[in-house]
Amino acid sequence: MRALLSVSDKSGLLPFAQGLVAKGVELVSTGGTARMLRDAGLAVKDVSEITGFPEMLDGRVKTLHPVVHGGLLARRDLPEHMDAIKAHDIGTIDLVVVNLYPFRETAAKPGVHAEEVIENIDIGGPSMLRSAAKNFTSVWVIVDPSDYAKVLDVINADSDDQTLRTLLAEKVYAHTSGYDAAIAQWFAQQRGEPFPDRYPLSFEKQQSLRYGENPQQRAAFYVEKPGTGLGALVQRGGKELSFNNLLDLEGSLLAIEPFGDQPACAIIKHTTPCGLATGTNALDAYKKALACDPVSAFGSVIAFSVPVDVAAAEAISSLFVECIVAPKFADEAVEILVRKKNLRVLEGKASWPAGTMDLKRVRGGLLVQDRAPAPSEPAQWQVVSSRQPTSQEQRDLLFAWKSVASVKSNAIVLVRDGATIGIGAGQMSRVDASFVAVHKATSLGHATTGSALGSDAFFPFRDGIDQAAAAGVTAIVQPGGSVRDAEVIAAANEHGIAMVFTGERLFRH
Ligand SMILES: NC(=O)c1ncn([C@@H]2O[C@H](COP(=O)(O)O)[C@@H](O)[C@H]2O)c1NC=O
Repeated sequence: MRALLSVSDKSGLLPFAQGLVAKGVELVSTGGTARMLRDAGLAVKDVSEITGFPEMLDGRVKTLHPVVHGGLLARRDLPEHMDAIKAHDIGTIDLVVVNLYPFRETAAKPGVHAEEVIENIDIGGPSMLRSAAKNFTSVWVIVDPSDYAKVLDVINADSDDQTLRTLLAEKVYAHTSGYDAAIAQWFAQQRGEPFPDRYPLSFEKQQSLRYGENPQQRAAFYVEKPGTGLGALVQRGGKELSFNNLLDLEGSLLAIEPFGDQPACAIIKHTTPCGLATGTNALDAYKKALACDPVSAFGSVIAFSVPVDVAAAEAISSLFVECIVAPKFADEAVEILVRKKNLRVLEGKASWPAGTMDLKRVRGGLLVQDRAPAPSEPAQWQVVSSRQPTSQEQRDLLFAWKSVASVKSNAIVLVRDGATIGIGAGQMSRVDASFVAVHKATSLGHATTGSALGSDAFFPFRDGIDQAAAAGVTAIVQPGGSVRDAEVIAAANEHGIAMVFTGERLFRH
């Protein structure tokens, strides 16, 4: 048996190669890999010895040779194939271990030159992988170091495992297609094209999930790059994450994102906040967020923008919560939280990798758009009412604008002192969203007089303003842009409401 080893990620290779040698397997290898094996005392043939060609062009050509590909691709069951390779003095290669130049990692290096990225496009590696995987019934092909042990076990047992061989071949084509997708993405980025003719995508499975949105739906969680985004969160307690937990975690992080390092807490149900607040610390923000709608907070997902201490953990532990996510937890806070067996505790900063687009599946297709930018700041706004907002109103308007961004459309939030007091989410009309926000606030005992209102899109009619005025709202932030803006502004002026236009819409579907 002859094995060809050519790897960039050399982890775990040595014990595997030692195992092969112990079983009498002949090793052939390329430059750096051969050096590493020789340094460890193993007998290795250079690829150039079998091809009769030196490695050349700075390693661009090492294994691209009929002796290699003939040895991999010849069908052992076809006498004509075996005769052909024999006639050309080509020996079979029965096992290939290849992992590729680190293209993604190189392309992600800050300030990297295009030349370096291009040199990390592996050519010979994918070619060998594809040849070996095509002939998988006769050739072992390993692209993932975590498969070394499984293959060595089969070889050591002098047996075969066609199921494993098939799986390894599948892994190869999934790997090389993902590798090529990353290269295509890089080229598109280089020419500043966010929407190339073919949209290259490749995701890796992070975990199987028990079920999807409903128990009758199968599901799994895939990540774009391992260890980034939600995949970067470390679970410090609680049972396995569910599909809906992951969706709600995304909603919760979206909700606190606009507040940066300011202590903020978002309580999420069905991906929309049922309470969102800033405060002096984690506990204060939590109390204010919970007060918005303590009924809906049952079974929620909670996100914090700041570390969770013992005081906050103790307060949360009296509520039934599905997940809690924060950049950090005090160890004693974790101890308190994990006493609740069902509460998943997730630690870390789960940011979106730079340049990621927003993708939404529709039947037979994919909608691709920029991710929503951070909501605008008052410097970009325009006061359109005769009355200017007071400084307190201005603070609440900013909070309202930042918080309405994460509420499902049509969305209206009522706000007071840096906290939501009423949220109207996912309504089919804006006037209904206003009605729900006021109804939620008053039915849960919040005084709406003197509150500020945020609307994710313009008011098409004055009815929403009249309704807000009746509830005692004194300041409104909304995009503006309706054909009836004049009527809407007149309504605000009639009621003495301060109104600002942001000039941008914050739909969330
Ligand atoms: N050019 C070739 O013929 C070629 N054959 C194998 N490689 C790659 O060279 C790397 C290993 O190189 P080394 O053994 O020199 O450290 C592997 O990632 C392998 O995929 C090649 N490099 C790039 O295409």
